[in-house]
Amino acid sequence: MVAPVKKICCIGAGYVGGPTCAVIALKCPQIEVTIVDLNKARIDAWNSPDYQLPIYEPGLLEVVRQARGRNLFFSTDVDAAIEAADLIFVSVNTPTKKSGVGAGYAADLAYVESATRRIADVATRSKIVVEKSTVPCRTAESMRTILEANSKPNCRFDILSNPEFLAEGTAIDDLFAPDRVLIGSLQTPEGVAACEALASVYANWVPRERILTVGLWSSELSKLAANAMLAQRISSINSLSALCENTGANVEELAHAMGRDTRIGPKFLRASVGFGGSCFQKDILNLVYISESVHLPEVAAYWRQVVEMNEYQKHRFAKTVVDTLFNTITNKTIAVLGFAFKADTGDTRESPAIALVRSFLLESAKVTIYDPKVPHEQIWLDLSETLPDWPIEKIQKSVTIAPSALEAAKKSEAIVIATEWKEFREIDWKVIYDTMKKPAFVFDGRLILDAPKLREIGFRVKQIGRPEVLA
Ligand SMILES: NC(=O)C1=CN([C@@H]2O[C@H](COP(=O)(O)OP(=O)(O)OC[C@H]3O[C@@H](n4cnc5c(N)ncnc54)[C@H](O)[C@@H]3O)[C@@H](O)[C@H]2O)C=CC1
Ligand SMILES: O=C(O)[C@H]1O[C@H](OP(=O)(O)OP(=O)(O)OC[C@H]2O[C@@H](n3ccc(=O)[nH]c3=O)[C@H](O)[C@@H]2O)[C@H](O)[C@@H](O)[C@@H]1O
Repeated sequence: MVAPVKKICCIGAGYVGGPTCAVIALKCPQIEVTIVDLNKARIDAWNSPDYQLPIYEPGLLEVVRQARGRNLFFSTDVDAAIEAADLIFVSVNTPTKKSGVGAGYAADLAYVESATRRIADVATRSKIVVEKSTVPCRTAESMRTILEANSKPNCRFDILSNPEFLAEGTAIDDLFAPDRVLIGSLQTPEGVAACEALASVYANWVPRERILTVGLWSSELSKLAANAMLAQRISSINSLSALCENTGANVEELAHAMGRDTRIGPKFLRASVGFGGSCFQKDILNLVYISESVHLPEVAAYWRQVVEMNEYQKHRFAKTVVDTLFNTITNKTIAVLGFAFKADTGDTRESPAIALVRSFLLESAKVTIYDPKVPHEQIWLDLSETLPDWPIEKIQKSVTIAPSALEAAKKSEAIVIATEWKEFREIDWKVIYDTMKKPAFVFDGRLILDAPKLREIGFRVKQIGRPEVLA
């Protein structure tokens, strides 16, 4: 019999730790869940009386409203939460290394290591430690070595891998009804027992047949592999979108025709201006690094190409804008609609919009930006980071953040759809047209607009993967 988990601590109150453990608290009222973070501002936001949560995610507010203060707590007291817990999720960031060995490719495990060392220093009794962060294969071994070398007598740690597969924007739905929950453990009696303890937590709402238990290393590598496969589909369809634009084929018809083959399936075949988000690129580069580390250069090159195709797609789209606007956008105003990396999130990490705005600014254009969820400070921060040689005053001379799509579009030469926000489909495009300079161009990087209707209004429209000549 495995002792039931009564207290959970989650280290890291970010996009994964927050929603994941809030849902565990909601679904398991008998378990006390404390989510901790070193970032006080973030914890204060999670605790804010008016529920101004630090991340926007549909449905999250309702979950937090129901569970916070009942059996869900947010705190900066990391040590107290570690000490009290039976099971600890490590859900800290694992960004790509910026310097040193593996810079630009390898995952920076400094945060995972410091959280692990904290657990070893603080814990006075045995605990289950769960890797929730996405980590390179065999990270659990390093964690075990650190924990065993620093633990107190009579303290044993069982390490599990439990990667997270939620996507931003649908996180709550994904967590309520996951395709699968993956748990990796050592195949020892203790490892299997720890695995069962965690599986029992999920079994409060996830059907048992969806809880997959595998070896530790398979679990760690499966997460990187899943993201690589998903991103590879996008780069594949995006490579085909370039072919479509040059052959008269239509990428949506192509995706539809391919997707009807049940072996291929219809999902993740939406051509776009490129994939963004904090993980796809980072995790593929990590896979490339691992492949090179084990002397598999062909495997590394194969996966690197997925990222290169993504860069190509962003560059290709920006170039189309310049080419179409009579080969110069100097002093022209481009309205960029959407700045988040996808709809229904305020997250801008690796957003293709950043690369587009950067290209336009380097071409001396004026840019107006509208996004319904991204905070203005975040946009300034992202632009400063992508143009490190430009003082913020210079950026702010060329960029305006608008309060609505209509305001952004006023007196502009062109509109660029960078994020597939639903509201962009529902805009009164006739009103927008009337406020713009003529000829008025629309570049749809997300295939969300009704191009024939826009052409009827008078717009000249270009869409990713569609061959239409300009009206
Ligand atoms: N964002 C996403 O949709 C997904 C992310 N992942 C993975 O989950 C992990 C976390 O990602 P996010 O939640 O997006 O990152 P995030 O950056 O939003 O959150 C991580 C949090 O950990 C905190 N932290 C770092 N070191 C700490 C320490 N020693 N003690 C206490 N707090 C500490 C940071 O202050 C930060 O608030 C990454 O490995 C990522 O690859 C996996 C699936 C989905
Ligand atoms: O490890 C992670 O962080 C997560 O990464 C992705 O989730 P996320 O990045 O939040 O969002 P996605 O829906 O996968 O979209 C990623 C990017 O690809 C783009 N995309 C997606 C699908 C598509 O068909 N075409 C396309 O261009 C999106 O616009 C977005 O920029 C995966 O879908 C999750 O399973 C995974 O847990």
